[in-house]
Amino acid sequence: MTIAPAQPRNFWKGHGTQNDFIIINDPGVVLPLDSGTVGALCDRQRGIGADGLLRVARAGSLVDAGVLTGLGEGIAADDLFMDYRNGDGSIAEMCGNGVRVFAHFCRVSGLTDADEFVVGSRAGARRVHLHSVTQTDADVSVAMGPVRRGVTSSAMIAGHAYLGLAVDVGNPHLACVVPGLTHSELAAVDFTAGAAFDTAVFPDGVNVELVTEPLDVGDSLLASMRVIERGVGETRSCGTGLVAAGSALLASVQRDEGMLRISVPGGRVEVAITDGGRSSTLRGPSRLVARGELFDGALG
Ligand SMILES: N[C@@H](CCC[C@H](N)C(=O)O)C(=O)O
Repeated sequence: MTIAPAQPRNFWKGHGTQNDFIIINDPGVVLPLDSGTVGALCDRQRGIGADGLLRVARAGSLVDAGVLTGLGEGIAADDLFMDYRNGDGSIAEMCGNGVRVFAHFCRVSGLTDADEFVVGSRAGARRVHLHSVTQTDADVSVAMGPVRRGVTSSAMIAGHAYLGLAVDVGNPHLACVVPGLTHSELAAVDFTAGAAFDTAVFPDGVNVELVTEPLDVGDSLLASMRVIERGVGETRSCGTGLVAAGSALLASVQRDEGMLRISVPGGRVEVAITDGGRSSTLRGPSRLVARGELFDGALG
């Protein structure tokens, strides 16, 4: 790949609970984000290395460039839009950890001076609120929208079938709350071969979460989760997956709404599912760790 001088060269790197992203501000929407380029940039041997890539541009500019076919509900042309790509170069509708890192980047790089604003995504408008922010660290809440429960389905992981609930958070999930699974048993499950799932239920692929049973501590439910992401493999956290897991955890105790604190290998977040699942909030950290420059011909 050649980065021509007219194209953006600067990138930032950040993560949300160790789900890590390359961030590229591309206001003119000139960077060729074909899957080969994104895959090379996210590759941990050949490239910078990341679970995904966040292109930053105004929604209207992405429409003008033909990257988006329309603005999407609740999104204005001037809104900042998270053009999200998985590490394999595929496009996903939404990324819950990514949107916190995206908001943090927009705030510290001066693209906005607001602590509350709308971020556009392919799943729709997502309002973000930065509770605290420094150059490197932020504490961010995201209104994640409705959480839609679907059918029961199963996934095979390391030769074992796990039963779960299909949950749509703008992107597809199969959240498997596993009766009796301890935190250390969850940590020991071999995720290296990925998950096999029912393609009739998930024709566009799915993110699969394994979750321990909830522990009710009064004000919230506690649990642990691991995830195999569509388009990436195992990641150390998945924000949309945490909201999907929250819904499945509540379903496992016959509830439609509530507060949850869920641990993942990369940290812990808070999830609130409200109004019977018609709205949800994800709160967690963002950390920006580096910025750098792409060299001509360095990738590929
Ligand atoms: N890591 C993300 C989810 C990214 C998209 C996902 N892999 C998909 O293809 O749906 C998150 O934090 O939500």
